[in-house]
Amino acid sequence: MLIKVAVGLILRDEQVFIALRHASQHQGGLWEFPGGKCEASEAADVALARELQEECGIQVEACEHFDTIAHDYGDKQVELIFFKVTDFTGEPSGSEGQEIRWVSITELADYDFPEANVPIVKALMSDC
Ligand SMILES: Nc1nc2c([nH]c(=O)n2[C@@H]2O[C@H](COP(=O)(O)OP(=O)(O)OP(=O)(O)O)[C@@H](O)[C@H]2O)c(=O)[nH]1
Ligand SMILES: [Mg+2]
Repeated sequence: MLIKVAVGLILRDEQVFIALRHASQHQGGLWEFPGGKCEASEAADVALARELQEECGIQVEACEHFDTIAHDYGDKQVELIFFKVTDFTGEPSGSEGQEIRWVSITELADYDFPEANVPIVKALMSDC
């Protein structure tokens, strides 16, 4: 079964907000862009707003679709719907105790992300 996931590229001043996935999670120990699974029949942008409120405590005011990537991890098949979050209120935090960091887009290559994120990281880096 393909799991639909909404993911936010939270951008501010040439930096992007990343979080460390808990060791117990799928792809644990790797960095991620915050987000999570879409509920049944939930639109991806609605799921994005809900997940970023839950995980980072922010309210998405504006976002735009960036790219959609399907990836087969073997144990899980995911469709990641990436959005650029271009406006938000609140200060992003790790509401679920996750380690968080604002990193320069140029420094993203120094962080280990799940395999499905590789083209996204490349695209972001070539954008700037
Ligand atoms: N949030 C997020 N998930 C990602 C990224 N890249 C990636 O492959 N995934 C995969 O997307 C899937 C779902 O994401 P998630 O674990 O955040 O879902 P969730 O917040 O609903 O978590 P939960 O199952 O603990 O309730 C996971 O299998 C995860 O490995 C990413 O950059 N951000
Ligand atoms: Mg999540």
